[in-house]
This record gives sequence, C-alpha cells and structure tokens, in this order.
Amino acid sequence: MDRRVHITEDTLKHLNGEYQVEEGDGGSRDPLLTGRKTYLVIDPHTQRNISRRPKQSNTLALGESRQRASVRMSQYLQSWRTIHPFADLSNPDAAPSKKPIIHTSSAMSQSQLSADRPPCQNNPNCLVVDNGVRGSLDTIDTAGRRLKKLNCLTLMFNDLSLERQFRFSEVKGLHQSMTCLALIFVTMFAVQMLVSTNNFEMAVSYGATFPVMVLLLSIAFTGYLEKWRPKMPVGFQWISGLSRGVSTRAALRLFVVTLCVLITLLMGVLNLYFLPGKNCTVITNTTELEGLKLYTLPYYLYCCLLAMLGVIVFVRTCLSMKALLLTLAVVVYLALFLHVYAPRSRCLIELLYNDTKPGVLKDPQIMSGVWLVIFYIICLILARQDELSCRVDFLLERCFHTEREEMETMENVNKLLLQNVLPLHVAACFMGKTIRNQDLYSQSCDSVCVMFASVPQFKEFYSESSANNDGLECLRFLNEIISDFDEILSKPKFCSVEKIKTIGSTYMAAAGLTHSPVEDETKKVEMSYSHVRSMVDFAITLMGRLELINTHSFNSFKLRIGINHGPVIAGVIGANKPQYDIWGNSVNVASRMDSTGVLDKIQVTEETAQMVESVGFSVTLRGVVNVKGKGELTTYFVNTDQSSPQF
Ligand SMILES: Nc1ncnc2c1ncn2[C@@H]1O[C@H](COP(=O)(O)OP(=O)(O)OP(=O)(O)O)[C@@H](O)[C@H]1O
Repeated sequence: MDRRVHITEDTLKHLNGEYQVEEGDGGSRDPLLTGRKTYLVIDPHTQRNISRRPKQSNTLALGESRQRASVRMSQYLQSWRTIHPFADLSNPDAAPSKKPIIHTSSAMSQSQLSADRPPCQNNPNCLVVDNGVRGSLDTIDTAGRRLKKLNCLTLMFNDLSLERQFRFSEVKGLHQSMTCLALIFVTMFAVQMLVSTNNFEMAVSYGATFPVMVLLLSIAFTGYLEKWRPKMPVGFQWISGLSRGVSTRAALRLFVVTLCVLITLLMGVLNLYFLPGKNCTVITNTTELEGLKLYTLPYYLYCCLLAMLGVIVFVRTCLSMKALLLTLAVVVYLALFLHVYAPRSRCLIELLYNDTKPGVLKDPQIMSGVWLVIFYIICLILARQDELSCRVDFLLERCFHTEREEMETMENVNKLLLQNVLPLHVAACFMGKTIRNQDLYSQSCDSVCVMFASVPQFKEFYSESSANNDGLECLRFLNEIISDFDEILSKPKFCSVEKIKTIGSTYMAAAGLTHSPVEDETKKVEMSYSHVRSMVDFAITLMGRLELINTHSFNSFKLRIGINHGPVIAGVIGANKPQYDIWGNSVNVASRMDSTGVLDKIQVTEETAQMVESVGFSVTLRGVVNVKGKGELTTYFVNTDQSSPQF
C-alpha cells in the first residue's frame, strides 16, 4: 500500500513490539499471500498523540539512545557534504581532506600525539586526522621505533640486514662533501703558502697531492653530472663509471673518502716538518730567533684544525671510521705540538714575552693542545649527529618507500575492482583526473544493441530442499551458467559487447556503449550494424554454450532471447554502491522481446530484424505480438541454426 510498510507475521515478531501495527490483509491484494497474516506498520510520527504503552521507561531509554545515535549520524553525514561514487578514486588528492576519518587506532600513542599537536578538548575537529597526516605520523612512528633499535655507542642497527642495506645504499651528495674538502685543502694551501718560507718543499708536497685531489674531486663530480656522460670524450668515460661505483659501493666509497681525508690531514701538518728551529732553545740572539719565523707555528695549528673539519664533511661515512681518523689525527697532532715542536713553542714564548710567564691562555703549546682536544670532541659530536640523522633519513625513506608501494598496490587493486564492476571506459573515466566529483557519469548513446537472455526454466528448476542444500545447488548451477557466459565476453570478437547485469536468471548485455561518438554519418551507421552483428553473434554463442552445459549436466535448459537496438542513456547510479546501467525505450522493448519471446529463439523487432538481415543473418517473421505499453509490434525470430556469417 502507498506510504505504508507491509510486513509478514515473522517480521513482526522480530520487531519486539517496537512499532504499532494494524491488520494488513495482504491476501486480498495478492493471491500469493492468501492464508498468510500480514500487518501494516503505523507510522510512529503520526502517533505522537497516542498514549504511550506500559513499557514506557524502557522504550523511552531505547528511544533516547536511538535518537542520540541518529543525531550523531546526521551530524556525521552533514560533515560528509555530498557523497559521490568513487570520489576517492577519481580524485585521490582531494579525497582525504574532504572525507575526514576518525582517528581511532593509530599506532601513535596519545602522549606522542599531544606532544605534536596543540591541546584541543573543545575542538571537534581535533578528533579528525586526515589520511595523509595519519599516514605520515604512522611512518614517522615506525621509523622512530626502529631507531630505538640502534646501538647507542656505534649507532649501528641491531638488525644486521638493515645495517647492510644502510651501508650498501646509494649515497647522494658526495660531490658536495668533496667540494667542502677541496675548499679546506685550498685554504690550507693558501695559509701555508703565505706563512711558509720553504717554497720548494711546499711546491713539491702540494704539487704531488693537488693532482690526486683534483682527480678525486672530478670522480665525485662526474657522478653528479651523469646526464653529460654521453657528451664526454670516450677516454674519460671510465671516470664516470668510477664515480658511480663510489656512490653505490660502500668499500670503494670508504677507500676514496679515507684517501682524501688522510691527504688533507697530512697536508695540514706536513710543511711544519720543514719549519726551522730544531735547536732554537740554544739560540740567544733575538735577531737570529726572529729569522726562524716561529710566529708561523700557530698557523699550522689552524691548518690542522681545518684538516680535522675535513673528516666530518663527509655524509654517510661510517662513524667508526670518522672517529678512527679523528683520533689518529688528534694523537699525531698532539704529539707534534706538545712534544716534537715543544722547543719551537718555547722559543716563540721567549721571543714574544721575553722571560716573563705568559699564562696558560697565551701559551701556544698548552693552547694548541686545548684547541686540538676541543676540536676533536666537537668533531666527534657532529659526526655522531650526522650519522644519526642519516640513519633517520634512511629509515624514513624506507618507510615512505614501503608506504608508496603499498599505496600503489592498493591503487591497482582498486583499479581492478573498479574495472570488474564497471565497463573499462567508464572505470577509466572515474579514475581519470579530468572528471569532477560532482559529475555523475551519464552518456547518451545513439545506437546500442540491447539483449535480454533469460532461462525461464530456471524458475521451475529452483527449489529449496535439504537435498539441494536449501537451494544452494541450484544457485551454484546458475552461477556456472552465468560465469560461462561471462567468459565468452572475454573473446576479442565480443569486445564491443558489455555485460550490464543479471536479473535473476536473465542475462542483460549491450553492444555499442564503449565507442566514442563519431561525426561521420556513414561510419555511425556502419558501427551500429557491427554492434547488431556482435550482439546476435553473442546471443547465438550463449545458446551454444548452454547446450554444452546441458550435455555435461544432463539438463535441458534453453535460452529465451530478446534483442533490440536504438538510443539509450548509460550511467552510473547510486553513491555508496554505484551501478552501471542503461535506460531508455530501446531497453524496455528489448526486455519485452525477451519476456514475450519463445524458448530457444531470439526475438527481435522489425527495425532490428532488417539490420540483422543486412549483417548476414536470416530471420523468420513471427507475427504481431502485443507488448505491454507499446501496443502491437511485428516481431521476427533470428535463425540460429546457421554459423556466424563471415565478413
Ligand atoms: N535497466 C534495466 N534493467 C533491467 N530491466 C529493465 C531496465 N530497463 C527496463 N527494464 C525492464 O524492461 C521492462 C519494460 O519496461 P517498461 O518501463 O516499458 O514497463 P513497466 O511498466 O515498468 O513494466 P513492468 O510492469 O513489467 O515492470 C520492465 O520489465 C523493466 O524491468
């Protein structure tokens, strides 16, 4: 009945007296309901004035909780604004911000969250964390948890395979570190050149080390300038290969870095060796002492400090190696400044302060030791911090990489699912970036051939008994038939045929939905003929396949098929459960061709029959059929005892 909910006695029992009902008298309206008690539910909204029933308090409590839930739900829905099918898929970037999710089970602990975000007890939006942010927080959290598994002394991952991956992962930006080192090297050279008097020794030492440094620098830079590799002279291309090896092979990289650093550390102090004044303590003549140029001594210390900086400019170089090099450097430097060159320092003090004691802060010998130790400690701390941040970066990169891979897999799965539910061209439309979320998909097609193929005997075949597992076996058989029909669709010759749906045991398909509109009229006509041909061919194949199923299952099912062609509107309806469908008079008539058809025959309208004949099939006049809503129509049967015509 209009605006009333009609229920059976069984349904009433499940309502637990929640609703008031009145006699339905279904038997008087539908013979199938004769002898069955039915009820009509009384709309509770029109019953406001009706006195409440005795179970008042209980019902009220239930009602209140129900109302609270519904209010919550409507608020939630309001926050969704309009729901559009596949909005997430068609516009993945926009989806997370539009469709908030309530953050319930984040791996992030509450304390961590509150530390990262402002307090927000009164702000309802605070409960909502969009997908993108949550993904990032989870990733950071995962990386953070892994970071806790580092050895606090060596900063190595406890997980050996992870450590190996870190060691062997590609290092980018080696050229930057090399540039820093080259700058340090050049600065040391400039300082020593300005203060040194031993020009020959300097020329020899730097003359020997400069080419090595230039070579190593060019190796680091060639990798950076990889895109120019093809333009390089063939003779130089090996440098590019070596450069690639340096950034990808840990051992080679370590060798190159160690070589560079050792050269720099050595050059920081090498020319000090040529500084005269070994026996300066015995010299009493001030002019002679001044001639030794001992004031250059602190400049060598600065060079040493600079050289120590050179150790830490290299990113992603094993911390223990850096610590080893720094320790080696500081031990050698300390030995030199505090022991080997101690007499020269004393002479310098004598020269600068005569016989007076200069105090600790002005004592070049003591201060060189202090500077070296301070620099050593600072360099160690910086090296440690660099190592730590590199490892964090590595972990984050790994997590993001895994996340990206998972997202890509999910996207592909979604794509596949979508392509299973919707025709390929429609799915592509929903996944494309150009379509706006507000636009629901619809398409007018001028000439589509529609087919309804039903198995009328299935109604009698279907029964629910313990012998056939409450009807499950019947459904299994129907599923077999429909699956076989679906399989036929995958044949290339039926690429223009699209399954629309199954309605009970009726298979509905259409040809000509996939093609984009063509301007050329003759082409249009040609295409509609080819759609009719494909559809009839498909229908005949379905009949053949059912025959095959019959022989295997000892059944005698026959198809009753109706085909019609004409304009249709195709579209996707529904929001949460979208479905692709077609509508129009042509579809209605096709359905009628099936419902008024004859078993094992394909019934078509007069216009379709003409097209069917033109594409090579023969037809037989059936006669005039009274079609509900359309009046009397002349229909034809397609002769199916012929093989598919060849073109
Ligand atoms: N997209 C569709 N999917 C499935 N069936 C369809 C579709 N469009 C039309 N039909 C079927 O075509 C038949 C004819 O439709 P029409 O609108 O002419 O008549 P109707 O008055 O709705 O018919 P009925 O009384 O049989 O429901 C209907 O049985 C309807 O189920």
